Amino acid sequence: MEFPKLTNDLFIRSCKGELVERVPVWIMRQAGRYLPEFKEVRADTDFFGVCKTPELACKVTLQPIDRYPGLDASIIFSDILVVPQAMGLEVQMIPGKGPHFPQPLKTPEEMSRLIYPVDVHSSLKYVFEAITLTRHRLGGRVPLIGFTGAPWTLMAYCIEGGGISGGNLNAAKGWLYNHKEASHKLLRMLTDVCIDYLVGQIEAGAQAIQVFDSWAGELSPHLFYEFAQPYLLEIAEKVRAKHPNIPLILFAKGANHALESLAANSVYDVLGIDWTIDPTQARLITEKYKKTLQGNLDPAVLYCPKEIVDEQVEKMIQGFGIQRYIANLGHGMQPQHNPDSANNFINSIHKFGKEKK
Ligand SMILES: Cc1c2[nH]c(c1CCC(=O)O)Cc1[nH]c(c(CCC(=O)O)c1C)Cc1[nH]c(c(CCC(=O)O)c1C)Cc1[nH]c(c(C)c1CCC(=O)O)C2
Repeated sequence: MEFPKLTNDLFIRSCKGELVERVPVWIMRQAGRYLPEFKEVRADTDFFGVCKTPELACKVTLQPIDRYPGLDASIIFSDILVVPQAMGLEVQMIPGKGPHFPQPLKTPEEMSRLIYPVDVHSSLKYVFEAITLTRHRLGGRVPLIGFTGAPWTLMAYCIEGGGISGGNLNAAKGWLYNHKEASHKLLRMLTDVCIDYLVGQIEAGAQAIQVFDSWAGELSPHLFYEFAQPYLLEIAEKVRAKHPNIPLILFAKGANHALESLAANSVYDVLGIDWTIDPTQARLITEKYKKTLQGNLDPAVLYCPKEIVDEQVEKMIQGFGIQRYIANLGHGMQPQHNPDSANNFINSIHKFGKEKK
């Protein structure tokens, strides 16, 4: 496919560990309800309606890029839960509450309800079309990131059926303890779909990939090493084998205990971290593996005045350094954030993220 030439490749270079003149920056959930222009689109169309209409998904992907010229990457507007949908589970997005599965998987026997294998080119075609369209409309301004949820995080939703934030994942973890074999079977299915889905996104035009393991931190190290890490490694290896040049990012939120193991054993180019680990310590742990790190400002800082944002960003960058570092929050923008706060963050990164002469 022919796309406009990329004019800002700072993010891609940093992913690959190449020398940069400035720290690249993007923000998880940079398109979302903190933006009035996003709410305007959502006023007419429900959440998955936006995801499933390439024209609208493209439009909201570009909103933060148009509003904040300082951003160095875009991320396709979608949701990790389109994968369980493609596997036949109904998922609703309830305003003010989040995702809801009317019929989650209650027992291993219910896995027979799942569609598998999945032909991603038919059931997730709308994502691929949104990516191709967005690549054109970006006009090469910044690269476009594609993404998937990680197998464990998707499994957690399929079983819990939503309401995870503030919950305890007892049902999903119950499978890991009581139904080991069925758990591996479900994770196997999800992994296979994730791999085809990511390869499809790259072939549609995604220039980098991020895997979100948002609930990795709920697992004990023992469970993480048995049920999460092997599948995370496999995804990266298989996607890499097909597309050796596409940077791969893993954000295993809360799994700081696994940072060294992920750095030592995985082919991800970039490891994302949340704010519960100190940048200096994360560097120390991963230094010899030559990984790029991404993160990790506490989103709560964005509720503070810009002087405080400057102070916290400066400290963060001192910890990470300029090279092999991609600035981001330690999680996503929140609906209550002021749009100016994203601007403050981006400006601070530009201000403190340059190599001192
Ligand atoms: C766990 C998870 C989900 N979805 C996603 C994750 C992993 C990242 C993370 O840990 O936050 C991934 C995701 N979801 C969304 C994006 C868009 C791209 C971007 O970062 O700009 C991405 C990358 C849009 C969204 N996904 C969702 C919204 C808000 C829904 C709306 O518009 O009504 C957006 C903009 C809904 C969603 N989707 C999900 C939840 C828990 C919620 C509700 C949370 C909330 O209400 O803020 C599942």
